[in-house]
Amino acid sequence: MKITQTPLVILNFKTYLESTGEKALQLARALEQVAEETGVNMVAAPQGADLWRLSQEVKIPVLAQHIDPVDAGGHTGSMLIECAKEAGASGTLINHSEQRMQLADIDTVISKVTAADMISVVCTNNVETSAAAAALKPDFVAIEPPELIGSGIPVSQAEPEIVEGSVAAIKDINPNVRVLCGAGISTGDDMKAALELGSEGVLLASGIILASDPKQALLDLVSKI
Ligand SMILES: O=C[C@H](O)COP(=O)(O)O
Repeated sequence: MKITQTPLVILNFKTYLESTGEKALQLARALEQVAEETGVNMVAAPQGADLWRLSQEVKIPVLAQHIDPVDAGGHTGSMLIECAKEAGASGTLINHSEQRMQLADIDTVISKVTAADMISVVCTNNVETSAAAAALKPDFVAIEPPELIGSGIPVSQAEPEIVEGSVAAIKDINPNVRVLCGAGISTGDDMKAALELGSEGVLLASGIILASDPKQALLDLVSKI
């Protein structure tokens, strides 16, 4: 399932208990309902063990959180791209700040994802790494200053220059790469600001996953688009 429509919301389930197992399925269903009700493209990125179940149960795209730069064979504990694809993943996050990779490995995984006709979302931490990622031709770059992740302080309002600077640097290198931003995003105002800075969507987690009513939080998130 290719992601063509923006604005886009990618919810990274991380390893919160609130987004694990049965609760991962409930969260994915909330994403699906909000996508149907609002027309905004919603994507789930659950843990590897939840990929198969979610991809079978919901119609929205499902991404892996990480794929290892390995070929089939003896790599115990790794996530193989072929396995993620067979489990129903449409693509993967790459180089999330909680799962950093070396540049050559990012390049390897993007090549594998592209060859598998899947979606690559490379996470970066500043304007310079955003530019470097764009040169590797992923589908998306998601700019996320690590110090704001999980803080409740939205990057789109606290550090707008990093988002704007990344958009400019990425488009300068490869106008086909689409830009997302994340870290601390949770409200409609945060998402509106993100889009006004030139990004085409958001990558977020705690503001939705830890909300008392995640579906209502998602509806609020997209209410000002
Ligand atoms: O992948 C998501 C980002 O790390 C943002 O996380 P957060 O929304 O909890 O700040």
